[in-house]
Amino acid sequence: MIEVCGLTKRYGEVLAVDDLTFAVRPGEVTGFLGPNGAGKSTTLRMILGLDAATSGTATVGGRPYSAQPAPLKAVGALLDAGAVLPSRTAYHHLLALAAGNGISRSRVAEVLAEVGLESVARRRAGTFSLGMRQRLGIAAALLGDPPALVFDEPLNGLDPEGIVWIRGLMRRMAAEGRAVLMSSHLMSEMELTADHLIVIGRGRLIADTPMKTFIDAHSGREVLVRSPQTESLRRMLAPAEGVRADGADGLVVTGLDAAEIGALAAAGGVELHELTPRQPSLEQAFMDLTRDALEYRTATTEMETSR
Ligand SMILES: Nc1ncnc2c1ncn2[C@@H]1O[C@H](COP(=O)(O)OP(=O)(O)OP(=O)(O)O)[C@@H](O)[C@H]1O
Repeated sequence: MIEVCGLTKRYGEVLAVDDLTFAVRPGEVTGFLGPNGAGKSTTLRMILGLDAATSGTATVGGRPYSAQPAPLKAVGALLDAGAVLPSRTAYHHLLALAAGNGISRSRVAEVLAEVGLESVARRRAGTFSLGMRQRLGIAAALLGDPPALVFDEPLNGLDPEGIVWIRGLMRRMAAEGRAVLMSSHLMSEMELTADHLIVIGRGRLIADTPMKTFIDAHSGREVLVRSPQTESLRRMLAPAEGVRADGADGLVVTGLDAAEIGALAAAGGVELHELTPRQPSLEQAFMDLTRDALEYRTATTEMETSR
């Protein structure tokens, strides 16, 4: 179990992490979400003893990272896939880590096979693609067979096959009873991978809930309706909470379900070509919840979120 209690980090004027408390339970993948600059990496760095907290605590299995006798056996982490000596081979990189943590040589071969790098194990890491370095970082995280895993943006640089592989790996690690904490900006992938979500904004906790509860609570139900008579249809949809255009012949409706829209259209004699309830997505729920917490907003996201 990873536990964060009252964790705070100040960099001069910037309060990067602000009194954060949450737990990452074993047997689940917990997604760690927040807009750019929300404090995710800083939190993960404090859990891994790479940054000192201004106040509060972060522990894994009840101990702070600095008090772990064999850190790689307590928690595996992928923070920065570039953090490998370019002149070292993948095999020697892992062997050096294993030696420092009392981990056997045979385990190095096992994790190389696990991440699919066996055939390039004797190549220098400096020649690796970003995706291969990402896999090497994951091999290092798994080396100590730890009960807790922390991944910061593990999908960076991975091709579609690699992304599906990570999803399977995370799910399997959780099914084996490990506590898995993972940050990613890829919402569609997070939705498929995580059971539970911790969402932060401007360093503060804004949600700590199961995935399904989060999506249900924070995204409005929408129905897409297409008709060659959108203007007449729009008039009939006066009882809806919201109606916005979607292309030339479409309207996206909130506050009415598909049956209600169908009945209104039928009563008004309007022809429909499509009537589709839209599945609420994590992406939409996340955008709705964090709109106020965005530290940096581009003109584009401003336009998109206000549509
Ligand atoms: N070493 C540092 N010195 C000063 N400020 C820092 C330092 N590291 C992070 N910060 C600031 O702390 C805040 C949180 O940054 P952090 O990298 O933790 O966010 P994040 O949620 O990981 O963002 P992203 O999604 O962009 O990676 C930001 O305002 C950042 O500028």
